[in-house]
Amino acid sequence: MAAANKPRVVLLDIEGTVCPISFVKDVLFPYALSALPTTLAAEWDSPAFAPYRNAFPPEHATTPEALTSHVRDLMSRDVKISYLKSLQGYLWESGYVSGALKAPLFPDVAPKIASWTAKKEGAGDGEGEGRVRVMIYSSGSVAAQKLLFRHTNAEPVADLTPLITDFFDTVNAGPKTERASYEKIAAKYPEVPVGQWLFLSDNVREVEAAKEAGMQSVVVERPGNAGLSEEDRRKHRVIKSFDEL
Ligand SMILES: CSCCC(=O)C(=O)COP(=O)(O)O
Ligand SMILES: [Mg+2]
Repeated sequence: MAAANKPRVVLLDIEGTVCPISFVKDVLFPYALSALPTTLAAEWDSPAFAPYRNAFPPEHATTPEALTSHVRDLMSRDVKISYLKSLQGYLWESGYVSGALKAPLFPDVAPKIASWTAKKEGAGDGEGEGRVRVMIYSSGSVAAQKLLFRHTNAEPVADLTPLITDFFDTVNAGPKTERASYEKIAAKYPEVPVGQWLFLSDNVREVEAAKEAGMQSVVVERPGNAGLSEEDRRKHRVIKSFDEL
């Protein structure tokens, strides 16, 4: 890759890119559903829970039963709506803190984040020289993203958050399939030309939106992801591991 196009920021999707979709569907979602009844019983009227409850449409937040039924419906359809994502992050916190939840990153992920963010040999002493900044953009809430990267299976250090410069979600950036969201993210760092951002995702529509905004973007094909068409493979670079970058 020509030096002018060398990425200075790598923007990472989470589900299907850094960890398996099955961790989200088969571990995180059931944990949230199992934690919901006790949380609602204990915290329905508490000030700490109010922002999560009040973010739901009023007709679904009349009683704990109504909210539970709406949450179950949204999660069964994997609806990525911000008020559900915020609540999920709140419900997952106890699981991560107790050790019941630990994010199973694909084996190439933590070493590559470490190497991207390390100062490169021969680089000058200027701040950030030779380093590639790593940022996250996921439909999961920023709070949920931070929990996930703080509690990973990486060794010897499980907390990767000190290596991550910024976190974006559908609240602070917008929907992941819209070009404007990537433009908004890039605009927060005007010192980095948009062409020097590299977005990695399992979702072809997200990759296309990032490319429309001027970012470089690559499809990540992990075990358990949705299949890619021949056209997807023709239009986009597809990698199976960050080691290919
Ligand atoms: C970081 S929270 C867990 C993942 C999640 O809820 C989600 O919706 C992930 O979607 P992504 O945009 O990372 O594919
Ligand atoms: Mg994804």
